Amino acid sequence: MEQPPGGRLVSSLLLGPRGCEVTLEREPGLLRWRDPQPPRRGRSSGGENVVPASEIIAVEETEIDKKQCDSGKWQKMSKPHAFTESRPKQLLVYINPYGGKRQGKRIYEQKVAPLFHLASISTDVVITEHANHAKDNLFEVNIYKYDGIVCVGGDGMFSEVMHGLIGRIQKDSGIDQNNPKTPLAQCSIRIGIIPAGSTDCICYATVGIVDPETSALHIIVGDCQPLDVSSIHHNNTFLKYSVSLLGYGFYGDILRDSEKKRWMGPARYDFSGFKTFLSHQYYEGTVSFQPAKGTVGSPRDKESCRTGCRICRQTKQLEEQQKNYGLEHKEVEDEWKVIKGKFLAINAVNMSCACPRSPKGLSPAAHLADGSADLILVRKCSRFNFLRYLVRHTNQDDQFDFPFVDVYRVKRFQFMSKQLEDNESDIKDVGKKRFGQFCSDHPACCCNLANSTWNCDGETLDSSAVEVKVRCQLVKLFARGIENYKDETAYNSSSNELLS
Ligand SMILES: Nc1ncnc2c1ncn2[C@@H]1O[C@H](COP(=O)(O)OP(=O)(O)OP(=O)(O)O)[C@@H](O)[C@H]1O
Ligand SMILES: CCCCCCCCCCCCC/C=C/[C@@H](O)[C@H](CO)NC(C)=O
Ligand SMILES: [Ca+2]
Repeated sequence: MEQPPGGRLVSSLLLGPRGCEVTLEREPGLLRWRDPQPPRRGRSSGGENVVPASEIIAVEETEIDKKQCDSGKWQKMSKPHAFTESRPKQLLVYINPYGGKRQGKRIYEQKVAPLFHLASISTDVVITEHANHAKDNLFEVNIYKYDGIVCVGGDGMFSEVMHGLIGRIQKDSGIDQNNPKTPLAQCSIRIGIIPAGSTDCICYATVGIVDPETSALHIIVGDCQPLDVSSIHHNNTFLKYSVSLLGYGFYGDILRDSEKKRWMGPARYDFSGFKTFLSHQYYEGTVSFQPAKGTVGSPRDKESCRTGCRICRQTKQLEEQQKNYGLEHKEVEDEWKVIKGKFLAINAVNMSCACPRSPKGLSPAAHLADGSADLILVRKCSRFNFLRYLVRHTNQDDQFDFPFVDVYRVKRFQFMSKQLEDNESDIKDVGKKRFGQFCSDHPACCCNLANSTWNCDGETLDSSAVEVKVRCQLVKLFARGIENYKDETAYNSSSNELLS
């Protein structure tokens, strides 16, 4: 390449039989070329292609290059993957062969491994043999020799890997996860998700598409997206972590029913969803929460969390300022709001929970990394109204614009079912203890109000009474959040079109 003044390298690029001029600008590091024969229709970029150098996967020398290299004009790159410092070189990969449509192994071998090879990334691959294999393994291996952990599977598989990684880091840092007030050590080793599950909500909500190659490219270029994690406790005992949906009532019941139908694959959620909708079961209990004061946004905002999100950045800055002034424990004294009621669903989401079934998600304005969760309370209403609410998960209408739906942005919350409250406060009432809690609307009808189950990122929780605390940016993903369309057209490339 020749180097004219102004930090621009100019050369010729062969695209099949045709040649064109290609330039590499040092600042801001852009590779540009014009199609020798631009398509007549399509995007109005005038045939110009622009790719940030940070998104080039690999450079390979051709025979023509070799001659120039020998003549001393070219310097061979010693590390062909070394475009930016943040790119991973060594990854630990866990594949769930039974997730989703049981395609995890094929997806990895055919779509992902060739890209990792092209980018000179070396991998250690573990095909899991049972549930919790990946989680347990993360407590045994030397995780510190890897630049990232990749999971091939669905939300449940991601959850397993995340539990392994967070648990291992806390263990190595001597931190007890049981106390919800204890600060946790952040995980600097990034997690990559290759989607091969049934819902793949975490991948969709952090990348904007469920596509294994796009996710592989985000890993290769070393993208980094911090993610809030909720820790869930009961009586000062740690239960689980959650990053997407922590749902009681409707989503808990769907999960409980669908777990028995795993053989149906992803269709189990539709079947159990329909059955749960018809059952129209509501649950009584008390929700208490501390509203998120330090965050800049609100769940009713029209703006969604996107790549480089301003709200996530500002909230993190605010948190760091508070730490510097020694105010990080102030929230312990913040007021609690208490709501008693009959609920069809109690959903706490750390992110929008957008997925192919619900492209806006359960809370369209929730943020990936703002240190807060959106707590959605759907009170007892008619079946017809609940259906209207569910349908709004799939269209552009505001799903919070119903008198029976309330949404709050929170940092901490607690839930206790009425059954448990009564058992705790009324242990002398022998009749209740012996026969269980009856429906309070119809004391004589014997419709037993059993507890629901919590759906924690697609896994069930053992306790219905929970205490939840959001941990701001506890983990990091190989992702960049959902990109705005206008940013994509500026480069005339989506992640899918990264160059090789
Ligand atoms: N080899 C295995 N055999 C059985 N279960 C496994 C194995 N490996 C992982 N698992 C478990 O399978 C569960 C579900 O996997 P996964 O999330 O990949 O698929 P899914 O449930 O179909 O998708 P989604 O979570 O997106 O709805 C995980 O919780 C994981 O613990
Ligand atoms: C009559 C139309 C009704 C359509 C209702 C569509 C609503 C779909 C919303 C799905 C949200 C999923 C949130 C994510 C949950 C995951 O954590 C979990 C594990 O993968 N998946 C499920 C289904 O529980
Ligand atoms: Ca959040």
